[in-house]
Amino acid sequence: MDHLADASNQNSQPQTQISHLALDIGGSLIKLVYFCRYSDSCRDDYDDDELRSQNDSLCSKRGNSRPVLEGRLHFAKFETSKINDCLEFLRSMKLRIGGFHESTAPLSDKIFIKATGGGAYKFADLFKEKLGVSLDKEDEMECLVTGSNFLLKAVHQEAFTYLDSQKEFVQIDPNDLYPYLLVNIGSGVSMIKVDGDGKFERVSGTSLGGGTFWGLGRLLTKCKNFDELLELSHQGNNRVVDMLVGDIYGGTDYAKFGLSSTTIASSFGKAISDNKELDDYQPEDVSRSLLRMISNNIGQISYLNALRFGLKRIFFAGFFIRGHAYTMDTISVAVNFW
Ligand SMILES: Nc1ncnc2c1ncn2[C@@H]1O[C@H](COP(=O)(O)OP(=O)(O)O)[C@@H](O)[C@H]1O
Ligand SMILES: CC(C)(COP(=O)(O)O)[C@@H](O)C(=O)NCCC(=O)O
Repeated sequence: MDHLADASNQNSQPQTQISHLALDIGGSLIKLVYFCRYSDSCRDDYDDDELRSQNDSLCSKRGNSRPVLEGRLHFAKFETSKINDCLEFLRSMKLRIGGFHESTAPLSDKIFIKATGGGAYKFADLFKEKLGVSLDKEDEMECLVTGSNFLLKAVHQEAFTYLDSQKEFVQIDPNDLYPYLLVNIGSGVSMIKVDGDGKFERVSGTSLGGGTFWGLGRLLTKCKNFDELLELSHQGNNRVVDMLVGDIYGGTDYAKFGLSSTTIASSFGKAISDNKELDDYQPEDVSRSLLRMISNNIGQISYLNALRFGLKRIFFAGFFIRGHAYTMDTISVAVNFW
């Protein structure tokens, strides 16, 4: 889900027949996936020749007699606070679509959309009122675990490790996948021990997650959106804001306990010792410090939970990560540090 298009910025509307639409309405973002059957316009949509040929061969090489739907999955996202843009987008898709009709239901209840996340409950009435559709709710943890198991088993090069800017794909043996810890970093963070298909338990979590980075970052830096905040963090230096072990120990390590002088002793701790106001700090330094604080905390709690249950593998997921190198590096460092 790294490359979800921001549908609110898309001028072109889907022109082909849509089937199978599903939504995940989280605390921060609405994620939307729909299947678009091939037509000429849909095929022309490909800007990636390799992807086009992979999809084409997927459809044509199946030698069995099962009907094969020829088409393509589309992904889109909206900020949850802009739910009305999402409703407008869905309206523009003309929801008279194969795949949503329940022939036994009364006319007004005929159209269903699969939906998960807290918003499937919160906005159910709004969908009914504005679009005349009912949300067919699925539990978000169940969806998450089912999706994760599927991807890890079925998709080659789905999971990877990341440390010191080195990305290495992990070969998953489907017979040696369980148990594992799934850490989903969304608005908040859920930590789930997965023991098998449909066998899982939410063992921990933290409210310091993606929503915290975005929310607190917005308050502290006045950034308008998440991408701007993330971009700022690339340019910043957290040492201006964070109190390091060396700041406390006069530039030296606290070697006896394995703490180097550059280890963060206290996130944002330097801000207490200066006679500076918020405006005196550079937003990029604040953003970097915030990203490190949250990523470190998640990495640490994840590691401790893996230890608690004797789990040898932790998979990190959720839209907070988005393939962002510094976020992944910080999480890895935190896991390895502990
Ligand atoms: N373009 C973006 N807009 C908003 N948040 C983003 C964006 N990209 C990444 N994020 C991060 O992803 C988090 C949401 O992750 P997600 O897995 O979608 O959670 P939820 O289901 O709670 O909305 C946000 O809180 C934010 O930290
Ligand atoms: C409540 C949630 C499951 C909702 O999922 P989300 O929309 O954040 O993806 C999640 O935010 C969460 O697990 N929060 C952490 C709560 C805690 O354990 O402190």
